[in-house]
This record gives sequence, C-alpha cells and structure tokens, in this order.
Amino acid sequence: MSAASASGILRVGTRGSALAVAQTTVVANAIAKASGKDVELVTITTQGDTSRESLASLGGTGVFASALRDALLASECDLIVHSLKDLPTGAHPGLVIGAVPRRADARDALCAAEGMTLDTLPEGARVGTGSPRRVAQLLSRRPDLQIADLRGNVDTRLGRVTGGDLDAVVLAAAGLERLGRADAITEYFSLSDAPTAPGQGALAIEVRAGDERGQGALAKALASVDHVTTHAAVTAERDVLAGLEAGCAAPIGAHAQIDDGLFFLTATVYRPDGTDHLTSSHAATPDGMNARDLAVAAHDVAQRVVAELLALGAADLAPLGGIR
Ligand SMILES: NCc1[nH]cc(CCC(=O)O)c1CC(=O)O
Repeated sequence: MSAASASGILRVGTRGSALAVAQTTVVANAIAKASGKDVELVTITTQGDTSRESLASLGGTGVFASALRDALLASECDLIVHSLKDLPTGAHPGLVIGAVPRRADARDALCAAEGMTLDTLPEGARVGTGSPRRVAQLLSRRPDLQIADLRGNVDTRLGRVTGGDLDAVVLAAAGLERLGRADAITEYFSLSDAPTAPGQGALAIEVRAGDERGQGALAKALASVDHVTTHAAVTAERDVLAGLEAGCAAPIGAHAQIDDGLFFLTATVYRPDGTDHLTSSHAATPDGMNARDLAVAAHDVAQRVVAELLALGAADLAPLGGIR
C-alpha cells in the first residue's frame, strides 16, 4: 500500500493563482467524495507565478509544472492538479497522469470593450494575448490588429481592457467560467475556425507512478473521476504536439472529439503572422468506448494527422520546436 492511501488524508498540490485554486478545489472535492478521505490543498509557488520575465525566457509554460512535480516526488503532496494545456508532453520519470476529469469548454473567448466582437473592433484595435497560436488566428482574420503581449493572471488580463489600455484580450472560456468571469466574454470563437491549444479546458491529475494502480483509496478515486472520452481526446491532441516535436508555445491548434462512435481529430499549424496555415483532419472508428480501444484510436488518428501535416510542409511554416 502506498504512503498516500495508508494515511487518512490526501494532500492535493496546486499553484496559488485564483484559477488554479478554483479548479483544484473542484477536483479535490471530487477526490474526497470518491475516496472517502479528507483532502487538503497544498499551495506551491512556481517560478512562472513570481517572475515578470516572459514565459519564453523562463523555458516555456513547463515552469508551472516542474515545481509541482518536484513537490509530488518529494512527497510534500499526494496528487497534483494541472491545466492540461500547460503540461509538457514528455513523460516525467516517476510520475503518471492518473486521471483526466471531464473537459470544460475548450473554446477561446474574446473579451472586448463595449460588447465588441472580432468583426466590430475598430481598425488597428489593440488586442492582448501572449500565445503565438492566438496571435496567428487573430491576424488571419484581422491583419490590421495590433497585438500586445499579455501576461499575468486572468483578472490582471481582463483589467487591461476595463482599464482602457487594450481594446480586447483573448482568454480560454474554461478559465473565465471557473473564475465566474464569463460575463466578460463578448464572443466565443468556434473550434472549427480556431482550434485551441491541445488539452485546453481539461485538467490532469498527476500522481507518483504506482499510486494509480491497485485497490488503494487514491487509485479508486482516480478511476472514478477519470472521464475516458476526454482522456482519449486530449491524448490525441497532445500526440500531435509530440509528433510534430513542438512545444506548448508553438502556433498549433488541435481539437479531438468522440461523438456517435467516431473519433475525430483536427489540427492546424499557423505561420506566426497569420498569413498561412495548414490543416489536417482524420477520423477513426474505435472498436469500443473503453479506455484501451479509445487510446488505440487516439494514437492512430494523431499519427495520420502528424504525417499529413509534415507532408504538407508544417515544419517550414512555423518554428515548431523553439520552445519546449
Ligand atoms: N496558459 C494559461 C492558462 N492555462 C490554463 C488556462 C485556463 C483554461 C484551461 O484550462 O485551458 C489558462 C488561461 C488562458 O489561456 O486563458
């Protein structure tokens, strides 16, 4: 029996941002209910939270994950909760993703002054985002926009619009909803026009390898909060990033969904200035809706999408491997 399941309490590691605490609290409550154990949040400050430097100079959004992982490996907590899109694709020695709960809204949302949309923003409007994918998607529809780099937590970002410094910002709908700030949304971008970051809207529960197996309270709780179709969908999306050897800051959107027995994956690679892009979509029919059959289908569609994107010249269009 692992240390985690032997003790009476499960310690859940989280970043300290309002968004991280909000989403970790939801997961912790579900784990408490499913395991019958008390849970406690352990807040871990990461370099990504304290530094004012750009994410690129810190080494990409992986800076958020690594401090949490160190705490998990040091047994300062028993499980950690990540925004899946901030989690690097490579396996981390000694750790596994034990569960992926049901995904929230995967779309991006525009939060603009005075109810404006991407079509009604004035010529040359200033729009904030720190994501190369969002920059390319915005410029592909509105080449006249002036893009401003954006960092900080969700409230800070929204404050740039209410403070009048920017006309709009683009944020993940899921984060806004989890913080009760969906009122700021003036337009949802459709996933078919603007596929979002692999894993966007989904969370990952990471545990020490072994704690996800067996009959322990933690293993059982992980199985009960895991959502098999979300888990398979984000696996396919992350396989695209890994297959293109791209980092989380590469200008790539990917979205998978499982609907009516069909596993569907579409991915788009953008030229950073938004003037060109390549898209590949593939579908598979999984043998069954269980985790194993869905994982096979996920890898199959991802492999076909990656092969097609590379054959079309994706590596020449965008700096894929720049930031890991
Ligand atoms: N990189 C920042 C980040 N990581 C996760 C979310 C929230 C939404 C989600 O769970 O995907 C956000 C904010 C944003 O992109 O607007």
